Amino acid sequence: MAATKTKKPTENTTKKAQSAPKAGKTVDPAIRKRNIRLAIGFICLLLGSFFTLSIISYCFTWQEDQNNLISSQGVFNFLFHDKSPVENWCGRLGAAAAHLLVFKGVGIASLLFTVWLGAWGVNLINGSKIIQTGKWIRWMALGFLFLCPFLSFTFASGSFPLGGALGNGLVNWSNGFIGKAGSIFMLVTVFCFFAFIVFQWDIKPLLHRAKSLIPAKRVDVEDVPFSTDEKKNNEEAEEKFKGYKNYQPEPEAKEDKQEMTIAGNSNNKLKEPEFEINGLQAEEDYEPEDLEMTMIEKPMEESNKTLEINKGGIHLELPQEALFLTDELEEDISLKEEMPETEENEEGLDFEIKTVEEPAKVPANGAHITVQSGEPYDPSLDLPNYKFPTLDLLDEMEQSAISFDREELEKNKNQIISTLRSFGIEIQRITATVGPTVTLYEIVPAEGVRISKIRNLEDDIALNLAALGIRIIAPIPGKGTIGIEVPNTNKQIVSMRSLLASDKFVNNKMSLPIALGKKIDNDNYIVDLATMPHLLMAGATGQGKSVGINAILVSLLYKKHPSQLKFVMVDPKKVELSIYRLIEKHYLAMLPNEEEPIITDTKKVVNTVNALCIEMDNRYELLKDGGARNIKEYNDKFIKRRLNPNNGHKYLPFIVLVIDEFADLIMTAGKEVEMPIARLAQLARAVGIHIIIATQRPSVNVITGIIKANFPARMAFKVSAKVDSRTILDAGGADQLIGRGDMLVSHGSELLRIQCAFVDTPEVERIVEFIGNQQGYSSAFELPEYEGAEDDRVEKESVDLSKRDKMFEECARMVVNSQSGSTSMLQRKFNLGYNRAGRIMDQLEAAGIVGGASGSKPRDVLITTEYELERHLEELF
Ligand SMILES: Nc1ncnc2c1ncn2[C@@H]1O[C@H](COP(=O)(O)OP(=O)(O)OP(=O)(O)O)[C@@H](O)[C@H]1O
Repeated sequence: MAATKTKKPTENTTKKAQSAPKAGKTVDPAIRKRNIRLAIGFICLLLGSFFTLSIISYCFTWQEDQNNLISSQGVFNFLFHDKSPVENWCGRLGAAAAHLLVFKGVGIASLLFTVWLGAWGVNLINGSKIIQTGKWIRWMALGFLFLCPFLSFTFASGSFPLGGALGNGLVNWSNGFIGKAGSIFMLVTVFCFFAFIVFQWDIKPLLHRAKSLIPAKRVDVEDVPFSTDEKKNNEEAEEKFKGYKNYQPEPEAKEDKQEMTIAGNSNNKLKEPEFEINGLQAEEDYEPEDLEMTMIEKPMEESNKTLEINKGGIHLELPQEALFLTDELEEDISLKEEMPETEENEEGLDFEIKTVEEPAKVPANGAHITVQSGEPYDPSLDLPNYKFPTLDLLDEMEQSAISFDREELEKNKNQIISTLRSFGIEIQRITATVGPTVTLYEIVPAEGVRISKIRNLEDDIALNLAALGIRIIAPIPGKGTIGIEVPNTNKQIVSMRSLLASDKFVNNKMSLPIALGKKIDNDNYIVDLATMPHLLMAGATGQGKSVGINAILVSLLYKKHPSQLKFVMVDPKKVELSIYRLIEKHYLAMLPNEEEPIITDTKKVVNTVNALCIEMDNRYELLKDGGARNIKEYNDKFIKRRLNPNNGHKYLPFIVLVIDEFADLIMTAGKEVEMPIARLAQLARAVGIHIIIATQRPSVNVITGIIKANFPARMAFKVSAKVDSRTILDAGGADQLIGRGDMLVSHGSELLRIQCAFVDTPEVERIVEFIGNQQGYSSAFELPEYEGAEDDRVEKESVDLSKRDKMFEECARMVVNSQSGSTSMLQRKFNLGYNRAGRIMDQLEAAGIVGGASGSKPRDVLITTEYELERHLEELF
C-alpha cells in the first residue's frame, strides 16, 4: 500500500516536467538572455575569425583578386555576378571584405578590428573578459591614427596598401600641408600622445635596463679628501679592481696566510676563512692621502654609497661617508656608487661625499613635515595656524657616522675563529657588519657542522669571547648563517634628528609612523604603530625605556596634526610624562571635568581606561552607521563629506594610550585595569585606539597571559634575567643587551636588534613648549564619561547645584524643547556617557525642571517653554 501511495506524486512531477518545455513561453528570461548572448558570441567569433583569415589571405592573394574586383565595377557585382575564380582562402566574400577593410580602409591595422571582433565573441561566450574592450579600443585608435599613416609614410613606394586608404590619405594630406619633415614630427607627436597620455607608459624601467646594458663606466674621483690626483695610481687601482664584485681572496694572499691546525689534530691543515666587514668609519689616524679610489657607476633602486676595501683575505664594505682611513692600509679601495643614475653621475664629475644623515633633506627651520590636505574637509583647519615643531628643536649630535676600530674587528674575528675551533667548529666565511653599538659577525660554518652544536655551545662561546653582551643567533632567520653580536668599544648615539630628517620618515605614508632607531646594518627603523597595533616595552631600570617612549611620542608629534592624534598619558611615577602637560589643549585626551591631563592616580586610570572602552564602542557604532570597516575608511568617507555630521558623525583622531610603569598599576588596580586594557587591546585597533605599555618588571604577574596575547609587538631593553627576557619576548637575548637604548624588537616573526634613537629631556621640553605656545583647542579632547559605581552612589545622595555640569543648561533646553525627560536622549544628542547624562538628569530634577524617575519611562518635564526656563534658571542661580 505504502508503495502505491508514494508512486503517485512521482508520476505527477514527471508529467509536469514533460509538459514544461511544450509550453515554450515559460522559459526563464535569464536563460533566454544567456542563449542570445551565446548566439551573438558565436556569430562574432566566426565573423572575426573569418575576416581575420581573409585579411591574412589577402596579404598573399590581393593582386589577383583586386584585378577581378576592379574589373567587376563594384563589390556587389563582384560578389553576385562575377564568375571569375577567386584566390582568397575565404572566397569571394573574404576577398571583398579584405579589400574593403585593407585597401579601402585602414590597411593592415584592420586586423586589430577583426581580432577584437573574434575576442569579443569569446568574451560573450565565456561570460568573462578575455580581452578588455576599453583597452583594445585604445589599441585600435593607436593602430588607425598612428600605425596606418606610419606604414603609408614608411612604405610609400610599396604596392601593398599597408596603411590603407586612411593611411595614404592622411600622409598625402600632411605631406602637402607640412611637408615630409612635418609629417615625421606629426607621427612622433601622435606616438608620444598615445604612449604617455593614452597608455601612460613608464619609460623609466626601460631606460634603466638600457643603461644597465652599457658596461659600467669608471670615473676617477677628484677633489675628495682621500683621493690622489695621480692618474697612474688610478689606473693601477683599476687593474687591481677588475672583477671586484665577485671578490675572491687572491691566491697570493692565501699563500701568505699561516696554516693553522686544530689542537690535538696536527695533521689537519686548515684554511683561513674569508672575512668580510660591512661597516663604517675607520680610525682617525688613517691617512687618506695614500689611498686611491675609483668610482664605479651602477644603477640601483636606492641611493646608497659604499666604500669597498679589499686586502688579502679581508673585504670591507663601508658607507662612503665614513672615510678616515689609515696609511697602514695598503688596500685597494674603490668607491662603489649605488644610486639611480642622474645626469651628474653620467657626467661622472660632481661626485661628492656626504654624511649618512643626508643633511640636504633636513627641512629648513620653520618648515614642518607634511600634513596631507587639499581634501574637501580638512580636519587640520580646526587649528589652521598650527605649526609643526621644527627639527632645530632637536640637538644636532656630533656626526653620527659609525666608526670601527680595525684592530678590534680583527681581534674579535680571530677570537671567534679560535674559540669555535677549540670546540671543533670550522668556519667557511665570516662577515662583520658594524652597527651603531654592536658588530654582527656573520658566520658560515663549514660543511657538515650542525647549527644545533653551535647553539648548544652558546654559553661557552660567550664565556670564551669574554665580552659583555654577546648574543648568538643560531641560525639567523632566513639566512642559514650564524650571527654573533659583539658590542663595539666605541658606541654611537643614534640621533633622533637624523631619523626624523630621513627620507624614510618624511615621505612615508604610515598612519602613525614611529622612528625607533637604527638596525644593525644602520638602516633606519621606522614602523607604523597602527599596524603593530599595540606595543609592550620592558626593561630594567635605567636601560632606556623613558627615552624609548619619548622617541615614540616625539616621532608622532613631528608627523601628526593635533586634529589627527590624541594621547592619553598614564604616569604612576608622576615625573616621566608630566613634561607633556603643556600640550594638553593640542594633543591630550582626558575625562570631562578632570583637572590633571597626565593621569597619575590609579582610580582615575581605571575610569579613563573604561572611558576609552566606551569611546571604542561609540566609534564602532559610528563605523557601523557609516558603513566603514576601520578608522581609515571612516575618516576618508568623512573627509569626502559622505557622512553627515548632523547624524553624529565626526572626524575621528587616533588615540594612543601610553602607560609608563604598568607594573605599579597592576599591583594597585589589578583586574580592574587589566580587563579593560585587554578589551581595548583585542578590539580597539580598527577604531584607531592603540596602546603603549612600559614596565620595569616584566614578570608573569605583571605581563599576564591575557595582556601578552594581545600585544604582538614587544620591545625589550636590557633586563636582568633570562626569564624576564622570555616573559617579554618569548625568547632569550634581552638579558645580554648592553643597555643605553640597546634593544630587541619583536614584530611579526622578526626579532631585530635596534639601537634606540636618543632624545633628551631638554629636547622634549623644547618641542612641547613650541607646541604649547601655539593656539590650541579650548580644552583637552574629552573622553566619554565613566564613573565608578561608588562615586555614583555618593553623588546621587546629594545633588549640589553649585557644581552643576557644564552641559546642564544645554541639556535643560533640550529637555524643555522636546518635552521629554529622557536620559538616553541626552546621551545621544550630546554624546555623553550614561553616568554623566544620568547625573545631569538628577541635577535637572533637583533644579525642578524634570520630575522624579519613574522606571524606564522618560521623566515628566515641569517647564513648558524655553522662556519660562530662562526665567526659572535666572531665579535659581
Ligand atoms: N637610546 C639611547 N642612547 C643613548 N643613551 C641612552 C639611550 N637611552 C637611554 N640612554 C641613557 O640611559 C639613561 C637612562 O635612560 P632612561 O631614563 O630612559 O631609563 P629608564 O629605563 O626609563 O629608567 P627608569 O625605568 O628608571 O625610568 C639615560 O639618561 C641616557 O643617559
